Amino acid sequence: MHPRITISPELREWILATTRAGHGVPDVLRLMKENGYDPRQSRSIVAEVLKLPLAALHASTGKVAPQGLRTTHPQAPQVTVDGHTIEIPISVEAPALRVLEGLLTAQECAELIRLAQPRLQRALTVDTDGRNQVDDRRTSEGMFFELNELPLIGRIEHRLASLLGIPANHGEGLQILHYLPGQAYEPHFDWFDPQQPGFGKITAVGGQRIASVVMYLNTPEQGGGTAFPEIGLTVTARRGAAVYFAYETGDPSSLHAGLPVLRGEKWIATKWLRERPYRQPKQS
Ligand SMILES: O=C(O)CCC(=O)C(=O)O
Ligand SMILES: [Fe+2]
Repeated sequence: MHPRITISPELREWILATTRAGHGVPDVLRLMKENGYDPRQSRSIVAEVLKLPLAALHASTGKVAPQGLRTTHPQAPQVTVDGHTIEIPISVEAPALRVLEGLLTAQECAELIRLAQPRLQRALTVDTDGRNQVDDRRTSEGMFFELNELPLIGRIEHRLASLLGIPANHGEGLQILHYLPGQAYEPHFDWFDPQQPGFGKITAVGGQRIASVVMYLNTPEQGGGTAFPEIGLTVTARRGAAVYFAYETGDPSSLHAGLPVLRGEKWIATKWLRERPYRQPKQS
């Protein structure tokens, strides 16, 4: 499948002209970075324009494949774990992605929201100016549970571990996010870019992220799906369902976004998985 990336005619022409003039891919990527492009997106763009396999670009940029465990992608039509049956109505191969229906019960969703709510509100008071900036929003309306913090959290983590064939201690603490109308999560990758200066520090414990599970704790009245723009897929946010996707060596097709909530609100729980056991650093 060809990724659908929007590339302006000017950028396309510049990439072609630059390579025609004898510059290699690393030069093009460096120049794009200097001009403010996200290196991960630049690789997708250059691969698309030059009709190169992305793997070739990863090799040419010296990207090192993360070492460690990989998740097992659950297989359709359904998987039963811990006596709990999860339906898989949609599977995608690139990126490796599954829609998981009935991952959480309605009761578990309600309980997660109830437990998270007081901790979120404390954070929300900081954000009194009502600005809808993505970065602000992400910290002001989010909270983390510690790994296995409560029996409910431990049970969900065990279910995910069994479903994906990876020990629960490879997971970061469950993150809860709350979106209000108009709020969204801009397109991003969950994996860490090895070319970022902070990469070594972020991955010192647990290594690279290899997969994510975004669990919907309610059904927004309108909007709020999770979009995968490179493959033209939007997963509907529905209570108890989830989207699992894996990106292993940094798959650019895993680009995704939380679409704006148009009516109602949206609650999600996100689990990020690491290639090695992860211990959440104490938050000061
Ligand atoms: O809100 C969504 O649908 C996506 C959330 C997400 O991408 C994340 O938590 O990493
Ligand atoms: Fe994400």
